[in-house]
Amino acid sequence: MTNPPLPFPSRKTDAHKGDVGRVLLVGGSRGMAGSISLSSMAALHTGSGLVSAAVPDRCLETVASFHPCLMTIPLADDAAGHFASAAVTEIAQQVDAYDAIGCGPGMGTSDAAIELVELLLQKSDIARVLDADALNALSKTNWGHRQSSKSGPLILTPHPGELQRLSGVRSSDREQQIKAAHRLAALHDVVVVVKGGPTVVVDAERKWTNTTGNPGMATGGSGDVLTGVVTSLLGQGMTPWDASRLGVWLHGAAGDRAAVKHGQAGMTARELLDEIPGVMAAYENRCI
Ligand SMILES: NC(=O)C1=CN([C@@H]2O[C@H](COP(=O)(O)OP(=O)(O)OC[C@H]3O[C@@H](n4cnc5c(N)ncnc54)[C@H](OP(=O)(O)O)[C@@H]3O)[C@@H](O)[C@H]2O)[C@@H](O)CC1
Ligand SMILES: Nc1ncnc2c1ncn2[C@@H]1O[C@H](COP(=O)(O)OP(=O)(O)O)[C@@H](O)[C@H]1O
Ligand SMILES: [Mg+2]
Repeated sequence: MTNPPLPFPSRKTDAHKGDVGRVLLVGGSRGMAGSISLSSMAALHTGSGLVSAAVPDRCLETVASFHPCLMTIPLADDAAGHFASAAVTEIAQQVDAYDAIGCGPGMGTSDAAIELVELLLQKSDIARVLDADALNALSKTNWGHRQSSKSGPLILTPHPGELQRLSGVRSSDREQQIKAAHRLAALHDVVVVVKGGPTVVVDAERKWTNTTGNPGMATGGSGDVLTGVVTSLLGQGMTPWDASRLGVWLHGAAGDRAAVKHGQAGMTARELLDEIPGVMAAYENRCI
């Protein structure tokens, strides 16, 4: 396996849980409680000291039952089990308490989801990751064509289908998609993780290509795990550029270990998640 592109964050001898990142994952809906649970568990296993999941009220017990170390925040939901508009006011009062926020997996693209994403876009002093339905919600706004802006620390993690919705460039045209990602990165001063085999991380000028990962990761939920990994690294104080590269490398390396143990066809996002600690332990306190 190749070495990580940079060292993992180290902990001071007297570190307490508040020093290593309070992170919040926002998403989920009835029928998609697993997605935000995978993101939240990934954040726990990547080293965040405190992880909370803000989910539609009716999903709370399901999400909470996945991991005893996870805290859950119930938000207002509608009859279909998606966020209702009151959820936006509820979460607005809480977001400032976190070092990093990941949003989108399983969330749907209701009007409330769009409002929630608009709220997070304005929170330029908090490090944020937008994935899945947060990106699909963004595609329903004119964000990709707005005046250029300084977004603060913000990472987008689209798969090619999501990037097509955001940019209009076909998912089959990898080269033009990466150019579109550079354009979005330059317009709003963000980092874009263009997922795939291999994943490419871009900002306005730079491009980094990942060296880990395998087609066994083409299984529902692997991207949700990445959201939690990158959010966790952001919450531990890394810059968006570094958190994206290290997170993508770690996620692929965990996928590679899962494929060795379970085979590419047999592995799921759950096994990928389970391999994250082993990869990190192998590099703990090692100078690269
Ligand atoms: N356990 C759970 O709760 C899970 C919940 N999940 C949640 O489900 C929600 C929907 O998310 P999603 O990604 O499944 O669907 P969507 O956004 O419609 O994208 C698919 C479209 O994009 C296209 N496409 C082209 N290239 C592609 C590529 N390389 N990789 C992927 N797609 C590619 C693709 O083309 P096609 O396959 O038709 O060729 C198709 O048109 C979201 O909230 C997510 O978080 C999932 O995370 C799974 C586990
Ligand atoms: N063939 C592949 N080679 C390497 N990585 C892959 C491959 N297929 C998928 N992946 C990785 O798996 C993840 C899939 O993300 P995504 O499509 O958002 O999944 P989901 O939404 O189901 O969680 C991405 O990180 C992507 O890079
Ligand atoms: Mg996804």
